[in-house]
Parts: sequence; C-alpha cells; structure tokens
Amino acid sequence: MDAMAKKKPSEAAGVNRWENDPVLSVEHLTMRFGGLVAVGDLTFEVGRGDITALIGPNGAGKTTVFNCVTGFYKPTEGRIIMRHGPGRQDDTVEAVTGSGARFKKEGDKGVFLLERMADHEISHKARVARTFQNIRLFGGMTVLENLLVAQHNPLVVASGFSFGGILGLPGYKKAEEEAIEKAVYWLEKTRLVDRADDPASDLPYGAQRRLEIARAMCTGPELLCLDEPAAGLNPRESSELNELLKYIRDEHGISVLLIEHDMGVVMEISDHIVVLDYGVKIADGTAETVRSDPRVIAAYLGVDEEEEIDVPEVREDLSSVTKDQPPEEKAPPARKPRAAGKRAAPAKAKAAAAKPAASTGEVKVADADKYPGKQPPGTKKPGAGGANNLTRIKGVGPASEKKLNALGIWNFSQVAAWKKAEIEWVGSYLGFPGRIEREEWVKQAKVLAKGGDTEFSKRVDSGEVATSRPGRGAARTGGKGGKA
Ligand SMILES: Nc1ncnc2c1ncn2[C@@H]1O[C@H](COP(=O)(O)OP(=O)(O)OP(=O)(O)O)[C@@H](O)[C@H]1O
Repeated sequence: MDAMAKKKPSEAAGVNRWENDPVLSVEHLTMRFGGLVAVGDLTFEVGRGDITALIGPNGAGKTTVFNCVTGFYKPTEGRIIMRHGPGRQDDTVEAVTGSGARFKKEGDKGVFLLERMADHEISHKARVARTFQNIRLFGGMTVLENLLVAQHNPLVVASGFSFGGILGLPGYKKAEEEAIEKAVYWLEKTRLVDRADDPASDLPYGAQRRLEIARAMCTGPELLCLDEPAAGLNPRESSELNELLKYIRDEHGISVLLIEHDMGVVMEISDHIVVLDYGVKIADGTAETVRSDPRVIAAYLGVDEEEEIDVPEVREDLSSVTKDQPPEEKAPPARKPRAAGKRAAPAKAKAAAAKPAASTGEVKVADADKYPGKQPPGTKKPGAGGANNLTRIKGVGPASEKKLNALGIWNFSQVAAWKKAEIEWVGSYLGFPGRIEREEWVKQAKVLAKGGDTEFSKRVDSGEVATSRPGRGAARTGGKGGKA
C-alpha cells in the first residue's frame, strides 16, 4: 500500500509526526570545509516511525548531513538530537545540553547529542545504523558472518571481555544463539537465507545492497540511515526494496532516513521529504506538498528564482528529471554560476551543463552519426507503424525518450536489438554509463516488444507513475505505438 495513503494517528490529529514526536532533530547544522559551506544552518526533524527522505541535486549536501548525523564528521556548528522513547523530551534535552554531557539514558528513554559523540557511540549507544553509497561489506566473510560481526558488541559483553566466552560460558552461548537467531531472521526477510554460507563478495549487486540493510538491522537500530539504497537496482529489486523498507517501518517501528535519487522510490514510500539545495533546506513536507513546490522544481531544473516559472510545464519536466533520470541527468542543465563564497558547482553538474537541455523541444544531436547501430541518426519521425511509448521501460523518462527519438530510436524492438556497442554508446550519450545494463533496458524491451508487460510498464499503463506518459500506446508522435 502507498505509504502516503496511510493515515497515521498524528496526521489524523492534523499534526505531523516529525513535529510532535521526532526521533531525530537536526538544529542549525553547519558544516564548512575550509571556505566551502557544504551545509548551512540546516534544521529539520525525522518523525519516529516515519520514512523520511533527504533529497536534492548533486552536491546539495545530503551525504554531508549523513556524515554529521552518524559521527563521521564533526559539524562546524549545530546540535543533533537523537531520542529514545516518545515525545520531544525538551527538559532532558536542555539539561543534557547545559551539563556538557554527551547523553542521558534512563530505562527505555534517552537523549543523545550526536555532535558530541564518537561514531562508535552513535551506533551502539544512540542506536543509529547506516549504509553507504558504496557498499562496504566484509567481502571475504560469509553472508552470515557479516551479520554476526555486526552484533559483536552484545557478544563481547556476554563474553565478559575475557576468554570465558571462548570457553563456552552459558551467558556467551545464549548471546551467540540470539545473535544467530537475529541474523537468520533478517536473512529471511531479505531473501538471503540460501546464500548464508557464501562469501558476501559472491552475491550479485542487488543482494549485497539487501545484505547491507540486514546487517544494519542486526545492530538493533532506532534510526536506520540509508545512503542511496536503490542505486543500481533493477526494477524488480527496487520494488522489493520499497516493500522491505515499509516492513521495517510498519512491523518493527524503526525510523528510516534515506538519501535517494530514485524519485519513484522516494515518492512511493516517504512519509516526509526534506529537500536541500546548495546546503540549505528549500522544502520540507509530505510528498504531495514537496513535489508541487516551485522552489523544488526550480532547484532540479536550474531555473533562476527571480524568473517567472511556468509551474505546470516545469512540473512535467521535473517529473521526468527527478523520477526517471539518473543522478547525472538530475543535475540542472543551465544553473546559474554559484555566487562568490559559495561552493563551486560539482563536477557532475558542470558536465551536465555542457549538455543540451533535454526537456524542451526536439533534441538535435551533434554526434548522432557516430551511433554504432543501424537506426538512422537525426530527428526523423517514426515509420507507419508509429512509435512505442518508450517510457514504459523503467529508467527511460520523457527526457531520455526525446533523446532516443532524436537518434531515430522509436520502438522497443530497436532497444531489444542493442548489443554491447550500442549500450555503451547510448549510455554515454544519455549521460549515465552503466545504467542501461543495471536497469536491464534490453531485457525489458524484449518483453515489451513481444507485447508483454513488466511490473513497471503496468504501473505506467495505469497512470500510477506520474513521470511517464500513461498508456501502452499513443506515443507523442502519433501512431499505434504502445504494442510493438
Ligand atoms: N570531505 C570533504 N572535503 C571537502 N569538501 C567536501 C567534503 N565532503 C563533501 N564536500 C563538498 O560538500 C558539498 C556537498 O557534498 P555532498 O557529498 O554532501 O553532496 P550530496 O548532496 O550528497 O551529493 P551527491 O548527490 O552527488 O552524492 C560538495 O560541494 C562536496 O564537494
């Protein structure tokens, strides 16, 4: 079920959960690297039991925020409050702040000032777990061992910090059994139980991503921080990830904070979205409010704030850029140069700025004649058979579809025929090498070319995916289109 459709008690009362029961409060957070302000005076809250997404263009400061919350960076300024137990606990927060202590814990309740704590304390005492943009597993260890190592603290405590544990004292044995039980539980939930004894490095990419989440869950977190969990997943894996995260929230009551570029994932599962740009917050609210916020639209498309924005038209483009495009394409094509003293445009954004705008008009491709496939280059219209709705392939948003059409690629059968040379060329032409393989465009196109459906194409057809043109047929250029 769509998370947004759920009425939570706090929402029913007209108050958002992140306002009256925040598990995490980030207050006036600033992080400077020399003269560069990566995050500036940022304040936001994460509701207990919510899935909260931190989004924004490349270089907006999202990972820096994660690194401050999880203790990898010491913030230049600001307070980061983690709470165990319900409510804001304002008196305790102020008492801990004034006392100079790092945290106060009483029974199930606790207040932790993360900016004062070391990363290992943040994970073991404040119980904040994280995964990384680049997978960091112990590749040589088995899948099960990775989950047991994650629980080393309870095991070490049970061993009495001595050889007693190794000698098989009952306390250690019990802790060991519990650790294995917990590991098996999360292996089942992440569908990895059959691979328990395989080296982690042998797992395919999507399975390694699930193992990272299982490993984080084995540490018993109150808050799970996920850095781009959907990166590189194929459509099936991406939809399984959504289910897993909803399960973690709904069945275990764990709060989730995620950085994610896949707007399909963000919009489907997030209770709350915080949008950053240039290190500052530009929007904060539900998916509904954020997706129609002109400042968000402008940030993603690089429109000057002072300029008049045609919101409906831009929103359509935003959908294509944010929901179906890779990070590289999300970088604004025509951003203003950064003001002196602010940080420089990230490399990816600079690269994107050199590309032609994909969102308006027909795309002329200077080097289309270098395309290695058989399709005629240029901006020809489709033949009598009409064009397919290429956005039924997950990963091809309207912007990429226009660029494909400009190459003379109109039909699923053409994509289905791509070999290595075409995949590499088109990947680089669209600005995201490697994604075509990862998202299995060719495999999807083969199914669609035969008139079949994929899980994603069904969502497009039902109009559920707001980024794509709905329906099997009637491509923009006319013709029957939908069925190949
Ligand atoms: N350790 C560091 N030293 C210097 N600059 C840094 C450091 N970490 C991040 N930055 C800079 O801070 C800015 C924000 O980077 P950050 O990685 O937080 O952005 P992001 O929103 O996570 O981007 P992306 O979506 O591309 O991962 C960038 O300009 C980056 O170059």
